[in-house]
Amino acid sequence: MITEPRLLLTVGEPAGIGPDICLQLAFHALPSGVLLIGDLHCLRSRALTLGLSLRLEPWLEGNPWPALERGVLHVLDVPLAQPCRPGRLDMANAPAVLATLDKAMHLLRAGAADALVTAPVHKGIINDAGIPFTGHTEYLAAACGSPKVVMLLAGRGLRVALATTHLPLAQVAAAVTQEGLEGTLRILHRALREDFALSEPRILVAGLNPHAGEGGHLGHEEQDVIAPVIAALQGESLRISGPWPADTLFTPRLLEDADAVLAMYHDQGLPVLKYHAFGEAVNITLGLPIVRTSVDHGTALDIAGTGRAEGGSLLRALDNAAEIVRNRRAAGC
Ligand SMILES: NC(=O)c1ccc[n+]([C@@H]2O[C@H](COP(=O)([O-])OP(=O)(O)OC[C@H]3O[C@@H](n4cnc5c(N)ncnc54)[C@H](O)[C@@H]3O)[C@@H](O)[C@H]2O)c1
Ligand SMILES: N[C@H](C(=O)O)[C@H](O)COP(=O)(O)O
Repeated sequence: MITEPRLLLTVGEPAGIGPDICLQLAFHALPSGVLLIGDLHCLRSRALTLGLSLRLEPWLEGNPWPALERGVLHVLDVPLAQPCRPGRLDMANAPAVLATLDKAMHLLRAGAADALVTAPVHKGIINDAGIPFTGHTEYLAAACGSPKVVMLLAGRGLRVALATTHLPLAQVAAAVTQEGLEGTLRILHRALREDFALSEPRILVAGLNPHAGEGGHLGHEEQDVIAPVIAALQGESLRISGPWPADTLFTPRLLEDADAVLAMYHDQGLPVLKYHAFGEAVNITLGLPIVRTSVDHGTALDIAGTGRAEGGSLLRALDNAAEIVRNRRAAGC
C-alpha cells in the first residue's frame, strides 16, 4: 500500500518564529501527515501568546503515525533546558535545538518517516554555546555521512543552487575548485531529474568575478576552473552552459531557457532569489540520502510571538518535501 509521505518538522530556534509558523499549520489543509519535533511546553506557551486555539498532542516513538486533523498538531517532545521567551536567544537551549535534528535523523533512519522539513535555527547562538555549526545543510551532510551536498533555493519558477554555502567571502575564491564544481553540478543535474522530474535539465553557471572575469583581466577562476568543468560535462551531453556574467544572468531572456542557475556563492544567488520570491521559496538540500526541505527565511527574532510571522514558505516546504518523496518513489529511488 502506498502511504502519503510522512513529514517530520523540527521547530527550530525556540525564541524565533519557528514555533509561530509551526502552530499556524493546525489551521491549514496539509499535504501529508506532519509530526512536529520540539519542546511541547514552549509550543503551548507560544500558542497562548498568539491567542491560537488548538490541541497539541504528545507523540511517543512507536505510536502510529498521527492522522491529519484540523486544529490538532502532534509533537515529539524534546525539552529545552530553559523556558523559551520570544525574541530572546538563550545559548543553554542550543543543544536541544540540535537534539531535534538528531531525533529526526533517528526516525528517518528507522524508516518511521519519509522526509524532514526544518524551521529556522539561529546559527550564531549555537556557535556561542560552543558548538561548531554553519547550517542545517552542513550538519545534516555530516550526520548522513554525505561527503558533498548542494543547497538549492526555489520559488516562483526560479531555482538557484550554490557552489559554496556558509563561509566568509574572503574564502570563496579558494573554495571554488574544479573537483568541487564538478561534484556540485552532477548532484544538481541528478536532483533536477529525480526530485523535480525534469528529463533533460538545463543549467546556467555563473562566473565568480565581475563580467565573468572579462577575459582574464578581472580574475582567472572562469578560465582556470569554471569553464573547463562546464566543457567536460558538455562533453557528456549535459545541458550546462557558462560561465555567464552574474549581473545579467538573472534576466528573463536567459532564464526562460534554464531549469536552474548555479551561483558561485551565497550572496551572489540568494538575494536575487529572495527578491523574486521571499516568503514563497523553499530551501532544499540535494545529495543527501534523505529528503530535506526548509523555509527561505531565518529566525526573525524581531517578530517572534507577535502574530506577524508569515507561514507561506513553510507550507511550500512541506508541499515540496511531499512532492520529492512522491517523485523519488515514482523514479524507483
Ligand atoms: N533555514 C534556516 O535555518 C535559516 C534560514 C535563513 C537564516 N537563518 C538564520 O536566521 C537568523 C536570522 O537571520 P536574518 O536576520 O538574516 O534573516 P531573517 O529571515 O530571520 O529576517 C530578515 C527579515 O525578514 C523578516 N522575516 C523573516 N521571515 C519572516 C516571515 N516568515 N514572516 C514575516 N517576516 C519575516 C524578519 O522579521 C526580518 O525583518 C540567522 O542566524 C540566520 O543564519 C536560518
Ligand atoms: N542559506 C540559507 C538562507 O539564506 O536561507 C540559510 O542560512 C539556511 O541554511 P541551512 O538550511 O543550511 O540552515
